[in-house]
Amino acid sequence: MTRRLCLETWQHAGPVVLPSLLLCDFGNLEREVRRLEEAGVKALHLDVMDGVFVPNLTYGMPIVEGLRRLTDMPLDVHLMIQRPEKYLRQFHSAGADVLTVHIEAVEDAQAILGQIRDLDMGAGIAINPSTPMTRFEAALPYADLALVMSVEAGFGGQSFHEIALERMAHVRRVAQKNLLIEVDGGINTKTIARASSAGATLFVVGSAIFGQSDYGTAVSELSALAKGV
Ligand SMILES: O=C(CO)[C@H](O)[C@H](O)COP(=O)(O)O
Repeated sequence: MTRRLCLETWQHAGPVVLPSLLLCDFGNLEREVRRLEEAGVKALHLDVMDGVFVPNLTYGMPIVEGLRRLTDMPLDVHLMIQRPEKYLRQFHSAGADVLTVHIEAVEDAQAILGQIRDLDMGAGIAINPSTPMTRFEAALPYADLALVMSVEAGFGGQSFHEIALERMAHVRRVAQKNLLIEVDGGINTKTIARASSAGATLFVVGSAIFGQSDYGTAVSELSALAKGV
């Protein structure tokens, strides 16, 4: 999907629930993708961790590439790695539609976001709850998506940090109108409505989907709460 098409779809789609595959069954990846499609999911969130930027290690391009062959859904790739600028082209070739880098991991955010856009991917910038907002805010004009982390990046199953709510509301006030706001960490039936009211339209969800036996019910409930239904 082209960058423009992917971003325009999300800008007009209303709330989008993106399952974080961090907590899926990697022994049955194709089955997991089919279950998510049947559950009405429209995009996937992929957590790439290097064991250096975060104290956890997951997967890289081969899994992104494998997922690209399994589905046409947009792949929203969240790089929790040092020196992400070294790998942008490879993630593009693997099939990423949106690539998000952490403000804590980059020196020149404007340049990297520009390189991601030049590769025809949506460009995202992420921030951890403990990081001051100054550099993140300065990078927003060059981004398509602001990923406000509501847990410190690294592990699924953590509790939602309330600071994300005021941060998203602030981003909504100061940033360009078409900037997408995504929230990630501790999103579940208790937190998603407040995250939506604060300005998020993209909701990354791990345990509140993969911890449930019926993905369809989990996704419908979360989507309804995000819509304020
Ligand atoms: O990026 C992440 C952690 O770094 C995960 O996407 C996130 O934590 C999702 O899991 P959960 O919904 O269980 O919090």
